[in-house]
Amino acid sequence: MNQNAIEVKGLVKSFGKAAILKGVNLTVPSGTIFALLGPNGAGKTTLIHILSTLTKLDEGSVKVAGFDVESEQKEVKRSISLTGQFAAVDELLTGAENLRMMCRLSGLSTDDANSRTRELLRQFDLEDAADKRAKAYSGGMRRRLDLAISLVTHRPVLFLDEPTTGLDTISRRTLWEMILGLKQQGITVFLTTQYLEEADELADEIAVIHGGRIVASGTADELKSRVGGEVIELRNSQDELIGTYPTSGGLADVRQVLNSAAHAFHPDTKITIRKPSMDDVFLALTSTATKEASIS
Ligand SMILES: Nc1ncnc2c1ncn2[C@@H]1O[C@H](COP(=O)(O)OP(=O)(O)OP(=O)(O)O)[C@@H](O)[C@H]1O
Repeated sequence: MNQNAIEVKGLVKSFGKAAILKGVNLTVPSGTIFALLGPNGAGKTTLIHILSTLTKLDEGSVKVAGFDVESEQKEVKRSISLTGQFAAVDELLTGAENLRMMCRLSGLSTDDANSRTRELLRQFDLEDAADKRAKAYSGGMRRRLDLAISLVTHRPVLFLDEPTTGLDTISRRTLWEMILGLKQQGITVFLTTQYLEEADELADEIAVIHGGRIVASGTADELKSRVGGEVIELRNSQDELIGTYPTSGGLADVRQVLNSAAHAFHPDTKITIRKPSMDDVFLALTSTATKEASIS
């Protein structure tokens, strides 16, 4: 494969009069994990659909695995796996039948299909539910089955649209390990998420999408350094949040923040110090983007 698994240049997409993507540029080197972070409605799914040839672009150019998504659709489709918010699961089949069917459709022999099915059921903690129809699965189980199905074949580029939404902590961690394992095999993973923690754990590079544009990109550490190392939260006696202050986490900085805030709050005010959340990063990045846009 090319050095870059994904190249997006000047991507523009509207639905009717609503401009969803307003000139997106990004590059994902082969064999890396890339996370696209953004709130609901930011255009993450639209971008994944364009990258996987499900939705047509209006302007710009997009290459996946070295192939153009417009003129080389078939080649792109053969190079990618996709799992998303729509499930590839057949509800009338059991979990095991779903997996076996996908294994057979992707060309595995009966024996190989059976052993891959067993392996995936084990990896996604679905062994006990293997013979239950998928329609009886909980949301989390369906999600795991959907993800297992997308991993039946090993394609060079894997798209995961909010892969851990609906998963419990253990399944989420299991999935993260699997995704990191796929990277070890040289697979490029492009995932969307609303969770900084997920991007932090997995991604070599993160891009934040807001208002149809990539407003920041970099490693998790680079993004977090924009909001400081720790966030101080102040709460009143009813445990209501009354103030949030980004700090470096260093003693001098924390002391300065507390000294400057002390006079404004009741002596019973409670203090918590925590790591920046996606909300903090996102708020800092989007307010910077808005300020930059109004200056230029
Ligand atoms: N086929 C469509 N026709 C019209 N509008 C659409 C279509 N698909 C998406 N949109 C709109 O485009 C915007 C971006 O949606 P998209 O699903 O890409 O966002 P998202 O970042 O993936 O959000 P979420 O995290 O909620 O899935 C939304 O306002 C949505 O209503």
